Amino acid sequence: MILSRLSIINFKNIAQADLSFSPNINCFLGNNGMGKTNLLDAIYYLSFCKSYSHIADSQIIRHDEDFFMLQGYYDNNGNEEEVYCGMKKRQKKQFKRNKKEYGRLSDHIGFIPLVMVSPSDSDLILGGSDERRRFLDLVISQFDKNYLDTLIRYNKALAQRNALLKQEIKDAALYEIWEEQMSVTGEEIFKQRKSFLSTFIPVFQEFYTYISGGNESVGLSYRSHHEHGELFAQLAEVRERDRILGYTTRGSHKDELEMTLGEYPMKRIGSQGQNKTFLIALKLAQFDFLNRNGFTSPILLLDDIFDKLDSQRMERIISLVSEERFGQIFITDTNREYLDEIIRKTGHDFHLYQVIQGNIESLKEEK
Ligand SMILES: Nc1ncnc2c1ncn2[C@@H]1O[C@H](COP(=O)(O)OP(=O)(O)OP(=O)(O)O)[C@@H](O)[C@H]1O
Repeated sequence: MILSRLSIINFKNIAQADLSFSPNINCFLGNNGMGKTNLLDAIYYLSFCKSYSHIADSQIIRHDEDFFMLQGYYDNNGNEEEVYCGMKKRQKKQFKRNKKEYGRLSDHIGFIPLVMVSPSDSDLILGGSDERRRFLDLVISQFDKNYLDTLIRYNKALAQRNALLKQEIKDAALYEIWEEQMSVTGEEIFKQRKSFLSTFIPVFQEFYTYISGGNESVGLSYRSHHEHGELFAQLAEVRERDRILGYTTRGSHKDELEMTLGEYPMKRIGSQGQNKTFLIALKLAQFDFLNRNGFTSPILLLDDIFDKLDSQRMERIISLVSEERFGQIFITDTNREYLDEIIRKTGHDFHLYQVIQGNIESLKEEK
């Protein structure tokens, strides 16, 4: 999938922009706080119907304005696709594909596959287990629509069970209705996460080894209560304790993805550069997975990824992502000379833009 053109009005600090892009590498350069990440976020928004920064839609509208609008034109193997999103203050947003409004936004997710690597992703390694589950869910739901539905059903049943626990209800039959649903949907989620990780982990390790120059060994392992038998029986067993705690302590919502460097937890011993390499390898493996399972190559957004990386790792990443299989790429950076130099070495076409106070100006295309 190639984003050929993008129009933006009042999206964060970008008042207005009409841009056309290279099908290969697009670089956005500018000082801190100029709007480079905001531009990538606009591209992200058209894929996921929400901002990467997890902020409310109302905060996206440019200060002192009443609406925002995004319009992207994509080349989908020769067919043009138009994706539109508009929202007025205090009104519901409109999301359309080829001028037809979506009934459910979840129907759009996966249509424009996209992978973003951003500094805020460090939470994936350093944050709580919910961050890692969110990552798994995002990747799997991009290629499997049923997964998202199963997850929604699981979360509804979990919310119902938690409501019973909070009200200190004792009637076992009432719990069993939701526990049965959690068990069935949870088992499905477990199988999907496990199957996804069995193909994902070796690819992730291969990318890490390549970027780090082969000197470090990293691991990922999946832990779930589902490994210990049927969730239905486990939930009955812990019901009394959960009632005292007021929440559900067993199930897919407690799954963990353990990350290691050598024999130790990554989050405790990884240096900033190693954490960044780990993150980039995870995201490139995500890209590879979507590429193998989807119909069209995902768009890759690399936001400020070179900070804290030595020049060897930086060059290996650029040479990796400029391979044919990585399709269209959007990169932001603050240092023009350095990035320019490395990209030029790859011999691929690239397009440069300068971002100043929310204004995006195209510099000349280069080869
Ligand atoms: N709704 C909004 N209206 C106007 N400006 C906004 C809005 N939301 C964010 N901004 C502004 O956007 C700017 C941040 O832009 P962005 O994060 O894209 O910077 P950047 O170029 O990626 O910088 P860095 O190199 O530091 O990462 C800030 O100045 C912030 O005040």
